[in-house]
Formats: sequence, C-alpha cells, structure tokens
Amino acid sequence: MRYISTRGGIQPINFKDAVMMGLATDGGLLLPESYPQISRQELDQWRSLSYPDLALRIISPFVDDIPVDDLKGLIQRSYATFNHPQVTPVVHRDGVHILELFHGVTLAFKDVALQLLGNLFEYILAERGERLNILGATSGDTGSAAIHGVRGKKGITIFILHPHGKTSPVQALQMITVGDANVHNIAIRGTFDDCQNMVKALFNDLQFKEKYSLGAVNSINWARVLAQVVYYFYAWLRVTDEGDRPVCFSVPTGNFGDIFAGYVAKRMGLPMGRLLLATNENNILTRFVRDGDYSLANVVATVSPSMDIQLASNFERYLFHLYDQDPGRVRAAFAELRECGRISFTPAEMEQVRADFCSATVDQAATLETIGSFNRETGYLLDPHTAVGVRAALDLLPSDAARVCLATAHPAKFGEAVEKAVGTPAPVPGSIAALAGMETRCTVMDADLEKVRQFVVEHVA
Ligand SMILES: Cc1ncc(COP(=O)(O)O)c(C=O)c1O
Ligand SMILES: N[C@@H](CCOP(=O)(O)O)C(=O)O
Repeated sequence: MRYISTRGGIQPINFKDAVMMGLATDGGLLLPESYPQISRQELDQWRSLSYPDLALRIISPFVDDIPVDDLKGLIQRSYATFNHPQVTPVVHRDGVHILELFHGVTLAFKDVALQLLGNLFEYILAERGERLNILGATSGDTGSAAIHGVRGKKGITIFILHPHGKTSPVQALQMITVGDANVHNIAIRGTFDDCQNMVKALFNDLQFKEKYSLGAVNSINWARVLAQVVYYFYAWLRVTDEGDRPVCFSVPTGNFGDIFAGYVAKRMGLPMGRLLLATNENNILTRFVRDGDYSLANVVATVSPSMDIQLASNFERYLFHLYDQDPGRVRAAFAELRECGRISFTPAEMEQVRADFCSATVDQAATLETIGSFNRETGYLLDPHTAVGVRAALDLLPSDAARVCLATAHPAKFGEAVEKAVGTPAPVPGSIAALAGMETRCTVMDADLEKVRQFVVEHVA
C-alpha cells in the first residue's frame, strides 16, 4: 500500500515514511491510494478474534513494509496496556450500545491509537538510527495520550501545545505532571485552533521540519486514523453477534478524526448506515451537513472542551473523497476558505454529504440533561462528549437499528460537569486520584508562532 497527499504534491510513499512524514510536505494530509475490501464472509470469520488479532487483520493490508510478526508484536504490546480484556468493550443500556474506548492509560479513546503510534515510532527510529521531535496540539486528550505513548522512549522528544485554562483540570494534570525529561508542555493563551494552526505552520516550514526532525501525533498522522478504524469493526462484530441487523454509529466530533475512521471502515465494506456526526455548540460541521454552510465562527467554551474546535483537520481527507480524489479541487477549497472564511458546495456534493452523514448539535444544557437522565434511568455515567453522541443517537437514529455510541472518555476526566449533571461526583479511578499534589511542569506563552519555534529550538534533544 502506498500513500498520497490530498493536495497532490508528493510521490506515493510507503507506510513507514507516511508515519514519519505526518503532515504531507505539500501541506496536505496523507491517504492510502485505495482501501482494502473486507467481504461479508471474512467479517463472519473474524467474530471470535481478540481485539489485537482483529487489529492485525485490519491494519496489515495497509502496511507493506513491516514484517507481519513485528507488526503483530507492536499491536500486542500496545493493547496489553489496556485495563479491560476486550480493550474496547461494548455495553448495552437503554436502547443504545456504548462502545467504551476509555480503558487505556489516560482514559480516553486517544490511547487506542497513540499507544500503537508510540510503539511504531520507536520501532522505525530504532531501525533507521534516527531521532524524532514530536510536535502536537491538543484540546485535552490527544496531548496526554501522546505523552503517555512516548514518555521515556529512546530517541523521542515531545512538545504538546494546549489552550491554557481551557482543558479540564484532570486533562491538564495528566499532561503537566509527567516529569520525564523528553516531555515538554506548552500552555497557549488562545484556543485549540490557535495551537493546531501553529503546529501546522511549523510542519509547513519544510526546512525547519527537516532540520529538527519533526513528527506528528495528531490525527494529521494517518496511523492515528488507521488504528481507530479497528474499533468500528470490533463493535460491529459485537452488536451483530446474535443476528444480522442494521448498525449505525454516533460519533461525538471535533477534529473529524474519529468519524473519518468510521468513514474508512465503511469504505472498506463494513455494513453501516449513515454516520451520525454529533457536535457541541462549535458546530461548523453540523451546519455543513444540514445546511451546506461551512463557514468559520468563533470557538465557544463548553462542558465538552475536547470538541471546542472550529477548523477540523481531517475534514480535508473527506473533501478529497467528496471531490473524487481531485487534489486541485482540495487546493481550491482551501484557497476559498483562506480568502472568504468559507467553502461553498454544489447541490450534488451536498447530496453525497447527506448520503454519508446525518448530524445534530447538542448544546450544553441538553448535554448535562442527558448525563443526568441516562444516569437516573440506567445507572450508567456518561462523560460530556459521549453524552453529546448519545443524545444525538436517541434523537436521530432509528430505534430498530443497533445504535452504537462511541464513548470517547471516562466521566471522571470531566468531574465538574458530571457532578453538575448528576448532583454527585463521578467515582475517581486510582490513576486520576494519584495526580493530586504531584509536581507539575509547563510553560505558558502567547499564541505567537515565533515564541513556540524558539522554545522548540531551545529544547530539542
Ligand atoms: C473525549 C473526546 N471526544 C470526542 C473528541 C472528538 O474526536 P475527533 O477530534 O476525532 O473528532 C475528542 C477530541 O478529539 C475527545 O477528546
Ligand atoms: N480533541 C482532540 C483534538 C486533537 O485531535 P486529534 O485527533 O487530531 O489529535 C484532543 O483531545 O486533543
């Protein structure tokens, strides 16, 4: 399998080079030239596979340049860190299936991909005798999962930018209490979009990227999306165990990485209905799906802070497919966005979009109400991001389908919102309780690209 850029400016490359390149050198995002097709018969044969074995089946057709035994070892090591034997179990409550993606070290779905990406980086760097300086932006969860995926790993230094004071306290502590010398946290006085724009600007400075061997942990990196494809298959196999029925996924969405992984699963042949794209008040993507209005607005702070995002990075990958893989049209769309703050779509394009997705915005009051009512009715505690997806699923998805809601974080990461919703604090897992009183390390700075660049230069190993 080879990888190409959504902007059309690179020669096809192999998987390991795609992992190391992160953002394509022409400013686009990398995608495989084609998607392997999984037949219904194969799916049925996969029912009894463990999560790591299923992951190997799904990931290996995308990877030509790592021997399969090595890939198997990397996958097994990555999922051995999870605290649930099924890695991503599915539980059934009140007419919805909750796909629990929060059993990894930092209690969010990001661990599923970032444990593997950390191990892939280590493997490739050892093979090549190289070093890597990771630069990432986070609204709260990617940062801690990435830090925990690479902390203490040889040859890797990591710089994570987060919006100062805009993550939950637990999310911040999970990042800034990590004392390893290879970890640097930068709190930016600004939004997640400011952080992501600066990270992309530094990647787009190709001389700088090459001189300092920069690598990406955000879903800019194709390996992130690929690892996330696996749990759509895993969940589908669980909810169809007792017979065939339509399956729909509801995905709380910010940077469009998780839902794009679902879109890839569908393109690979996984039978599913339209993907439900659920947003909080930062709803540019809902406006797009419902009204064809893709226009930038200001970021609003909400009780689901990890989704407080305007410019969703992976949307570009979807656009590439929507435009029949024409990189010229992707470039033109982003030129329009730069010049006019919006992208316009034809009626035929919007018809395709609405065949792929349905969408709903769930505001903060409805999010808190859903956490409260779901808890009263089922005893299950949702985190605010998951609640956005559950509310949207209950409102929009057909009740005769298996409605699978991606549970993207553990409720204890967002204790304040959960307590407000249910009246009592969420039970706190030991790993979170242990953060209290730990020493912290973080540099606060303005959203100033040159200051961030200088910090990186001064701290690269
Ligand atoms: C807990 C949580 N839920 C949902 C999302 C949205 O996922 P994505 O950015 O892949 O759309 C995020 C952030 O990525 C998150 O951290
Ligand atoms: N919500 C994310 C934002 C970054 O998304 P990514 O999937 O591109 O890494 C976060 O938690 O940081």
